[in-house]
Amino acid sequence: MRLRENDDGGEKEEVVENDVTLAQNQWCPVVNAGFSSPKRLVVVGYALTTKKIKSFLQPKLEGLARNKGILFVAIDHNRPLSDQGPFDIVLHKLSGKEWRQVLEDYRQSHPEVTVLDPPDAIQHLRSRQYMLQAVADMNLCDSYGIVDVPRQLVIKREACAIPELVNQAGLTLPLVAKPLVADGSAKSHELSLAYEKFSLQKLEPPLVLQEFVNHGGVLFKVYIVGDAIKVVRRFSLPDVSKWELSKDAGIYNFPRVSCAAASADDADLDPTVAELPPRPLLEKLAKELRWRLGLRLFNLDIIREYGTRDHFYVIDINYFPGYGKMPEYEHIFTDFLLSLGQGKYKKKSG
Ligand SMILES: O=P(O)(O)O[C@@H]1[C@@H](OP(=O)(O)O)[C@H](OP(=O)(O)O)[C@H](O)[C@H](OP(=O)(O)O)[C@H]1OP(=O)(O)O
Ligand SMILES: Nc1ncnc2c1ncn2[C@@H]1O[C@H](COP(=O)(O)OP(=O)(O)O)[C@@H](O)[C@H]1O
Ligand SMILES: [Mg+2]
Ligand SMILES: [Mg+2]
Repeated sequence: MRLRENDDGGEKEEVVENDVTLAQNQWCPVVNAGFSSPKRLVVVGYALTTKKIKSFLQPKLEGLARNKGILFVAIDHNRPLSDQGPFDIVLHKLSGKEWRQVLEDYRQSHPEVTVLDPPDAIQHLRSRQYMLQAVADMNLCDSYGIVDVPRQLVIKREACAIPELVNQAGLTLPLVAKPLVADGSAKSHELSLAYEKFSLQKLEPPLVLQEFVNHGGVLFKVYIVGDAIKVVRRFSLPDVSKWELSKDAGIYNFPRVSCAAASADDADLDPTVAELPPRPLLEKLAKELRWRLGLRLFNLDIIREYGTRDHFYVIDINYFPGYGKMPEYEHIFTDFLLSLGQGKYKKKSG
């Protein structure tokens, strides 16, 4: 194992190395409804951090995958990617310009391999300035509800200009300040809630100032794996009352809210707050975003504006999120990988 520095120099992440070379077109006996029939293996090369391997590649997933004829193989960063495999699918979540280039070159030279997902498409989610643009462009509004994004302002430099810029943009307090870059570092998850605009001068740009939307303290995590969608409830930041807003002049820092937040699925909640967003609305949103973002593995943080039944806001989009917390992810993910692998095989032989 060794450490690899990411784009911004500071953060380091662990890269797991393994030395596995596969024979061409491996076949394996797959146990299927009591019969043992030879099927071609779907080989998935993975390049993930140690943290991600632990949370995602759990024994249950690997076991189920093996039964379905899917083999996970760690990518060795000391050897050219083209010398490894052959892979049907490359699953990855590592940062760094160098790694992105390796993947891009590999995609060009191996169009037969599905790279989940394309580095350029992932890169788009790295900036909170552009992350929600696709949702805003969709203007989704139908009989099931409205899907919006909060109004926001990008501050690239000079924190002292913030009060004036907030005035000009006509943003309403309170505001959530989020680091502009969402690169997975601990710092990129350090957010602040400001009750008045002058306190924002203390923060360090580049950042995004986003209107805080009261939502009853519950957030919906919408996990997407190809065509599959799963929604879970999480506790979120509490609402801010007008009284609090008029009394409080401070700014509050909160590190990594959603990760630390407990599941709210079994909590005794106000039903108007807890009701999941309508399935048809989520289906439409997910389908359109898969296409607009060019991604198949992501999740959305969605909130419902307090006091409304059907006014939703997307506040965050994450590439290859913590699927280990998604119910039944083992089945959903293996079915997805299988459909990709078999689809490719069918195309070749058809
Ligand atoms: O650590 P986990 O398992 O909670 O997953 C994180 C996600 O949590 P979630 O599934 O949304 O609750 C997390 O989602 P949030 O941004 O916290 O909403 C991110 O996707 C995070 O990746 P990164 O740090 O932004 O690169 C994810 O971190 P990585 O596992 O990709 O490092
Ligand atoms: N505009 C907003 N209105 C209300 N709550 C918000 C808003 N933006 C963020 N939050 C709260 O802050 C948390 C973290 O913000 P998010 O944008 O998801 O950052 P991260 O990428 O670190 O998860 C959310 O899960 C939610 O609880
Ligand atoms: Mg989030
Ligand atoms: Mg995020």
